[in-house]
Amino acid sequence: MSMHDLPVAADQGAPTDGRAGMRTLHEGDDSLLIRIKNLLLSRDIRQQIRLAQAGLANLLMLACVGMLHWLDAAGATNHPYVWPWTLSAVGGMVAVFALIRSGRVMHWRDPSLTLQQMLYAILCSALAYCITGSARATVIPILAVVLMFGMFGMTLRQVTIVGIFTLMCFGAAGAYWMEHPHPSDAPGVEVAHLMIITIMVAGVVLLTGRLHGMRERSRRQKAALSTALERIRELATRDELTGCFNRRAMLERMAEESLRCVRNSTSMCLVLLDLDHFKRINDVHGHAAGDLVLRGFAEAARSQLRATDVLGRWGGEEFLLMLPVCDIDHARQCVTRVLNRLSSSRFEVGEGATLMATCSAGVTQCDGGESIVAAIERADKALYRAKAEGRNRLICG
Ligand SMILES: Nc1nc2c(ncn2[C@@H]2O[C@H](COP(=O)(O)OP(=O)(O)OP(=O)(O)O)[C@@H](O)[C@H]2O)c(=O)[nH]1
Repeated sequence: MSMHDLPVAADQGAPTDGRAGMRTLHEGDDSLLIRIKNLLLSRDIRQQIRLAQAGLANLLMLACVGMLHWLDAAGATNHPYVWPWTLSAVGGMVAVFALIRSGRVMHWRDPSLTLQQMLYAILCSALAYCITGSARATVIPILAVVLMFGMFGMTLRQVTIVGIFTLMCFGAAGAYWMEHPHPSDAPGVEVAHLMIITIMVAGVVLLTGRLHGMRERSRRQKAALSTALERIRELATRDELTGCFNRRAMLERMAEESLRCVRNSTSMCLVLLDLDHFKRINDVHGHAAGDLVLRGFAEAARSQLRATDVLGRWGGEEFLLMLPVCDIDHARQCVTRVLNRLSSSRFEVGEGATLMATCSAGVTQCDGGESIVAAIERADKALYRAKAEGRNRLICG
């Protein structure tokens, strides 16, 4: 039995043979390919992206090497320099690849070494320009591709550095050709080459600036969109006046908690709270004072609750409180605290006047698997009794 035929324990989502929860690997070629890929590009997804980018640059360099050797075979180059150039160009790019793969530059600001790769490729292009004689114009489109490489990954500052470096390298190469013109050069051809290169560099720097502007705009739009989404989510789940959950959000949370109760064999308590004689507050002090009391009630209640307790505005001046993992005795203690806190609060309703408010509560325990609707009905009946028995009290039902 080969190593690939060894049975291994089935992991998450892995296909099993259905007999004993085991599967047999027959991954011969695939696993070899994957191992080679992992060896070259590592298992880290970000490293893979960096190395794929460096690999692409290496392929571009190989294409340049092929072109240079083609020209060399055609007798269009300064022959003695072709192989030293080939070895240093390919060697340099492979060394950069190996450095990234080794992980030694992982802590650098740019572990992809994009700037370094670009500067090296530009230097190699300028040297290739020096040794390709009358065919040197073929290097210019290659330089354009090299410059475009950096437009997406580099900052505007880095692209400017690359642009200046390009002008310096090709300026020196151009000066060399002006000093030692090739016999077949048309008059003024070197100046034309330098003008094209300068226009290219300026174009790349300008386009990078625009790209960065667009990226910045889209980043701002994304941030604005997520703020708007957050606001929409807030509006969809919260009552604007009190900041409590709205009825729909409460129903969702109770359904979730009910499932948790079934799974964990626990129970929760539901409490209906209704402000006493609230209509009178509105009638005597005005609607704004009523709103103030509603907000004050929500604050008072929240101050007495645990972070896991959920308070929702059930409608009008009625609130629903869900106390997860709680029995009726603890619920009674909690609601008593809320009632006491509210009755001891004073609400400033303008012109130095203050008013106080009380509320009544119906408390019930809801065990796992029990209907939420039935539990709320029980709490409602208990609340009705609390009102009937004189208000500012709680009744358990
Ligand atoms: N200010 C204000 N009032 C509201 C709001 N929603 C409902 N109300 C008022 O709340 C009052 C509720 O009155 P009732 O249902 O008669 O109850 P109550 O006066 O509290 O009497 P009991 O519940 O029996 O103690 C009504 O006058 C509603 O207009 C609101 O958002 N703001």
